[in-house]
Amino acid sequence: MAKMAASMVETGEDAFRKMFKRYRTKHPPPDFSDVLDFSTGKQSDKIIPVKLDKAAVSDVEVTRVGLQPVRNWRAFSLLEYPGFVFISNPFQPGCQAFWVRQCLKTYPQKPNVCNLDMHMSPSETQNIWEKSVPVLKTSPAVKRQAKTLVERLRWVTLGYHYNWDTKAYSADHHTPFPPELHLLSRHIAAACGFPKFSPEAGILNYYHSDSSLGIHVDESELDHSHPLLSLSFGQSAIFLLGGLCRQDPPTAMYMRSGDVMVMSGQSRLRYHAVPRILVAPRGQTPVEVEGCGPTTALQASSVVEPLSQEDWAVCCRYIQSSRVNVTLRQVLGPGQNFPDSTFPTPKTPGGQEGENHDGASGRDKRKRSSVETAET
Ligand SMILES: O=C(O)CCC(=O)C(=O)O
Ligand SMILES: [Fe+2]
Repeated sequence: MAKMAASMVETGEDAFRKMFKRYRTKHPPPDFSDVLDFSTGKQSDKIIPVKLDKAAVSDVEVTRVGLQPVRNWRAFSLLEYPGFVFISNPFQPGCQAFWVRQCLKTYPQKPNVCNLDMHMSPSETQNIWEKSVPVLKTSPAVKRQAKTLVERLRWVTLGYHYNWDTKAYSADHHTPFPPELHLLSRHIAAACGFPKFSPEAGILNYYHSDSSLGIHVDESELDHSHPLLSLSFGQSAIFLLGGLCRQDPPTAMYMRSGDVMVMSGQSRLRYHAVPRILVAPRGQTPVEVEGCGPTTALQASSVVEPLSQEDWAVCCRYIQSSRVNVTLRQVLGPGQNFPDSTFPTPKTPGGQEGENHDGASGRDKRKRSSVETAET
């Protein structure tokens, strides 16, 4: 009886919040049978195929960034969600490892900004990777008290650095955007019909087994005509995609390693959340199974490089229980500048409102971290 009630689509003010709590509940585990799974091709009358622009990016170009030729991508949308595109892992076998390493080793480095910078000195947050590796290389059987800096990462910002306090980007807090990530996202966007997309800001969210991301809309970018791209690596998650109103009931879907999501057009400002990370039994991570080398030979001009044994071992260890999500955002419209005051003006009523898994403070109201973790 209780199960039946839980699987019914609810409407009304609390529909999203209830669904969030439902998927977050550990005991008893929720019924996952309503969660859409784009990877299996399991039929659902909600899922519709999407036609990509196969000529927008050549095979050579996509291969350089570790993607399969666009004609091989499996892209979908959802009925009544125009502008939403889900691409089921378009990466070449063996190439996700490179992007995982970038997220763990390269992007947390200065001049990028991370959550640790909020309460640690610049010298303490230098060489996060190098300081963590000796500990992460030790046997998992060795019990240790303190988490390494890599394990304490919650977010990293790139390009125009998102300010979690003002909820704004500003002209004076900008560092160069990683060129290889720029290229990867430009190719994905072009295949989805956005040849002019040029990411100017990136937010990396690091999730552990108990982490969640509250209900929110990404509306701090000044121009919403550009798509928002999302790339996921490591453990799977339940992603909830709602409507343009906070109370619209969401659709639940699995987001697995390598999956790419595009929120554009009428879906650019939809509410969304990540209530749960699904940690696979040890040894089952697809990225681990694939290994760290592309199955086809790398071109001389490839931006994807094979990983050293040590980097691969540490990345594997990390993603055995964690997930990294990268969102890519174009902040400004053509010829647009930041307004003099960087303080945002509320746009949609309640538009910035969110909630963490306790239903308490909003995601964008959190000062130090976008991802809420129940762990200590
Ligand atoms: O982790 C995810 O899948 C979503 C991330 C997100 O919504 C965000 O960073 O704004
Ligand atoms: Fe978001």
